[in-house]
Amino acid sequence: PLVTSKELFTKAYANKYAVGAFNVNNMEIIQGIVSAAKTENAPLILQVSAGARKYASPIYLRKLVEAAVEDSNLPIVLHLDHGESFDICKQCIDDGFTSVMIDASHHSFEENISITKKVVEYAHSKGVVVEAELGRLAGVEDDVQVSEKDAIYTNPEQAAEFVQKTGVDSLAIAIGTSHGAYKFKGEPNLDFERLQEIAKLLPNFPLVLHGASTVLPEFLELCNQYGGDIPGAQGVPEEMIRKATQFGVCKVNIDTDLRLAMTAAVRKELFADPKNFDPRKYLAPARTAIEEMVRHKIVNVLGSDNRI
Ligand SMILES: O=C(COP(=O)(O)O)N(O)CCCCOP(=O)(O)O
Ligand SMILES: [Ca+2]
Ligand code: NA
Ligand SMILES: [Zn+2]
Repeated sequence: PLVTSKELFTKAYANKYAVGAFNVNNMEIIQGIVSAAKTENAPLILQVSAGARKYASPIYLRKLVEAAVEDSNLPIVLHLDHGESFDICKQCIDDGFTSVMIDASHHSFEENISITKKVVEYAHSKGVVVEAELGRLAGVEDDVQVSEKDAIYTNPEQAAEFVQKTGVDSLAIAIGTSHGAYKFKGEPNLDFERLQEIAKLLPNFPLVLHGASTVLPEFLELCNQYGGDIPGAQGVPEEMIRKATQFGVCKVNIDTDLRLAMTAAVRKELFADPKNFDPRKYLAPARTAIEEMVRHKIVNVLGSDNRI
């Protein structure tokens, strides 16, 4: 069934695992993710960004997720990723989303509180949960000065005040991750002291990690082997994601690793059979690559297998 993340996070927190939040943009991506979760008996968050709404149109995404729920019988959360305004959050809530993110982290602390509070009031009146963000995801050099870190990473005391004042259900934090395939210039590192401080001030409160893709080498190499040009890409090592799930992180956002898996499979297939022009011949392997990658994440990184 379509569910909110409330119970999923309560269970995840208590058992120190995280629920995968995978971005969806088309049928094959959804099918790959859902078949992986079905095989591993894992709860699932399917999340839709503004870009996905533009690409596929809201109704197609909604109906595809409805099909996934009906076909798989899994507990699935339909979540708006990086909602940019109260209006888009309201629109999605009215369209049947069970969870929304309001990302007002680029506003002032006070402004972020007031916008988030407004979304929480409306969402809770409809039985929908809310994720907000405090701090800024940024492409981080490993030599970021402490002062700069404090300027963009989540401040633990502010996080506690933010949650108390907004009533938000989960909080996306900034501890060194960033979106995309180029997350670190030097050695990858996350501010685990900061994470532990936040978790200490917000006991039993679900934290969310954005920018959590690893940029798996196997897919990066395949992409570059078959015509791709993605040099120097680097993500978060999987053991760091596993470690984060031990300190209150209950939701892990993954999009880039899906993109790389799909692109690698399509590139390889197009190279392998120059005579083929049936899209099913390169989209089916792409779907399988996604399925296998998501199974790996569920079992080896998130620990959300057999948690239904
Ligand atoms: O935290 C993440 C994903 O992090 P990742 O890049 O490490 O996978 N996300 O929230 C996914 C963001 C996707 C937005 O992209 P479009 O607007 O182009 O759809
Ligand atoms: Ca933000
Ligand atoms: Na989100
Ligand atoms: Zn994000």
